[in-house]
Amino acid sequence: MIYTVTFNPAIDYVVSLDAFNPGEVNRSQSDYKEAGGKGINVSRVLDRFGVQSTALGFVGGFTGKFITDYLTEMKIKHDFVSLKQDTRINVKLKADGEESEVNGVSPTIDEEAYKQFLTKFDLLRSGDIVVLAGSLPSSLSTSVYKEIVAMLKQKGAMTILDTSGAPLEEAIHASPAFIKPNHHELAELFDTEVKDDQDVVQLASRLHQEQQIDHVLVSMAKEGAIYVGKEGVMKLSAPKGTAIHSVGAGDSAVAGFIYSWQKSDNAEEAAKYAVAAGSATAFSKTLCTKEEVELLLSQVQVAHL
Ligand SMILES: Nc1ncnc2c1ncn2[C@@H]1O[C@H](COP(=O)(O)OP(=O)(O)O)[C@@H](O)[C@H]1O
Ligand SMILES: O=P(O)(O)OC[C@H]1O[C@](O)(COP(=O)(O)O)[C@@H](O)[C@@H]1O
Repeated sequence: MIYTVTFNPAIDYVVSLDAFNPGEVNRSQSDYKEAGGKGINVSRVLDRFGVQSTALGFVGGFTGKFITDYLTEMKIKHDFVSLKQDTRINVKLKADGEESEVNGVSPTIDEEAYKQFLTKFDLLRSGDIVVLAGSLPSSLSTSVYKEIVAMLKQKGAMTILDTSGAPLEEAIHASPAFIKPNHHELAELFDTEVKDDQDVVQLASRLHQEQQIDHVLVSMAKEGAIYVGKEGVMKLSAPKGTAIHSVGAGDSAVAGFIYSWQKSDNAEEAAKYAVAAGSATAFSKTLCTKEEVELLLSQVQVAHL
């Protein structure tokens, strides 16, 4: 079974206009709303690949209901803890040829709600995959991911972590099986600059060796990704294309890795699929489909470093 965990889901409100003029009334040319947040997006992409998962986490208010209704309609299983406050709304603004984001304020998760959430793992079985993804609301300790990774590993689960900042910095010490920082998050993690592929390889190798993280996939947007892990070190080029909407590209890469890993048990195949899935999402209006990913797969070149 695959579980995805989103502590901080969101309605992604995607607004497009030719030009954004600050201080003036701007009217969108088109807009739409999607159920977002990193774990939820992983569940949505897995669903598009024909793989079932259960989305866990916290939702609240009318915005939370939008998310559960959305998933129910797509027949994606979910089992969220209900909060009193509203789930946030994240604005994704596409204007002047650029994408900007304003991510909203998170609802509070109190101790009671957190305890309730932990009971969702009572049925977890050895070999299950758990994806922990996205930011943590400020009401929670930044050590939450570290504690959950340690607890899940004891139960024999494969832990996949996609987060940034202090929660990532702490959780790497619990050795999750897979992490997918982008190159900015990697640089932030080591409080340094990442200037070239060599820097990425050096830092990712430290995560693999010193923290015993089996698979480190560093995504680099249109530059593709670098994999450092059990199956060596490789650079994967991204397919060429026009980026339309890159929100969710990272989440698609995570879903792509899991999907292919489950089938092949081969990290090179999985990393290739991850890159193709990320690019397929970047090249489309919303999250990728399996057909879109498979059309791009042969364009992902792998160079062993
Ligand atoms: N402009 C782009 N062109 C081609 N592929 C892209 C582009 N942006 C993202 N991708 C694909 O999506 C993956 C994840 O994107 P990235 O932006 O690095 O992640 P995140 O959204 O987590 O920051 C990349 O490894 C790449 O395969
Ligand atoms: O939890 P965070 O870090 O605020 O990120 C949430 C946002 O990230 C997304 O999951 C997209 O993530 P990626 O573009 O990294 O794949 C959005 O759906 C959501 O609005």
